[in-house]
Amino acid sequence: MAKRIEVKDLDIYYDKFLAVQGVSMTIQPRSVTALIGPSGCGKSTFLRTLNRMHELVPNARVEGSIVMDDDDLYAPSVDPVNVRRQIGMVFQRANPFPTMSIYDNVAAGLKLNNRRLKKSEMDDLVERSLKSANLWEEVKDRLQKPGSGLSGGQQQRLCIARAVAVQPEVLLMDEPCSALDPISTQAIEDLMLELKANYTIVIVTHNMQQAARVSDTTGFFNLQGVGKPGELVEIDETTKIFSTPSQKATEDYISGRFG
Ligand SMILES: Nc1ncnc2c1ncn2[C@@H]1O[C@H](COP(=O)(O)OP(=O)(O)OP(=O)(O)O)[C@@H](O)[C@H]1O
Repeated sequence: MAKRIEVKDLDIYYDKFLAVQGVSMTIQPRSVTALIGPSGCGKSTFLRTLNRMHELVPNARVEGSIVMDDDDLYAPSVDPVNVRRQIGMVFQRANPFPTMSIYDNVAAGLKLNNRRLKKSEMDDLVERSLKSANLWEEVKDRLQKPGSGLSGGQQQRLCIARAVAVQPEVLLMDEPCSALDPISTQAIEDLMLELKANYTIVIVTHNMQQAARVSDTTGFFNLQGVGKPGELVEIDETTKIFSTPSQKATEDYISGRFG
């Protein structure tokens, strides 16, 4: 578990539109990497290339390479479905399967991956996943109730439990707290700090305080200009980015002068 990702010279297209250009970065295991930057600069697009979800958009493609430990994620022999199993994703809006029970929501990922488990094994795994998402105590007496009956923050933790259940190596989170109140946000942030002991975590966030609180490394994306592609301006230790960034554009952004 917890793998290192090496991105090299990545260009990301939607059909003929070059959305993001020339990204190179190393994402360290057992750490949280935050991606920040103004709207439309390609943070979410970049995030989705890390588990090959970008290709689900018709005619979307990448050039360049993404290697996880020694595996080239874009090698012709690689099945994108398998990449998505190893690199889980949590979205902005919690999206539990609405008619499914809490239990089945967590078990769903495993069933989709065709893992056949005995009932007792499945029970154990559901419990472990809910525990690692800090949700077990709140739901253990109502596992058969619908997931949609939980609060927004609980639903987001349910989605994290579902992502964790398939034992991925990496967790991608696209603004996981943007629809949550401050208390639920804090629960998710605490959870990220716990999960990074076992996972590589990459989070897109608009909230710079959040990036400063939860991440070890921060990457700042920006547009190269109006109508131009997005780019990675710099990536460094979070404390450095928020105190003495090396690029003026980063300093302007974090000090609120634009974006
Ligand atoms: N499905 C799509 N088809 C075509 N273009 C897209 C698609 N999704 C995003 N784009 C374009 O790619 C660029 C980057 O968008 P993206 O959503 O990745 O930016 P972002 O930095 O995550 O923005 P935000 O912070 O507002 O979520 C934008 O110009 C956007 O319009």
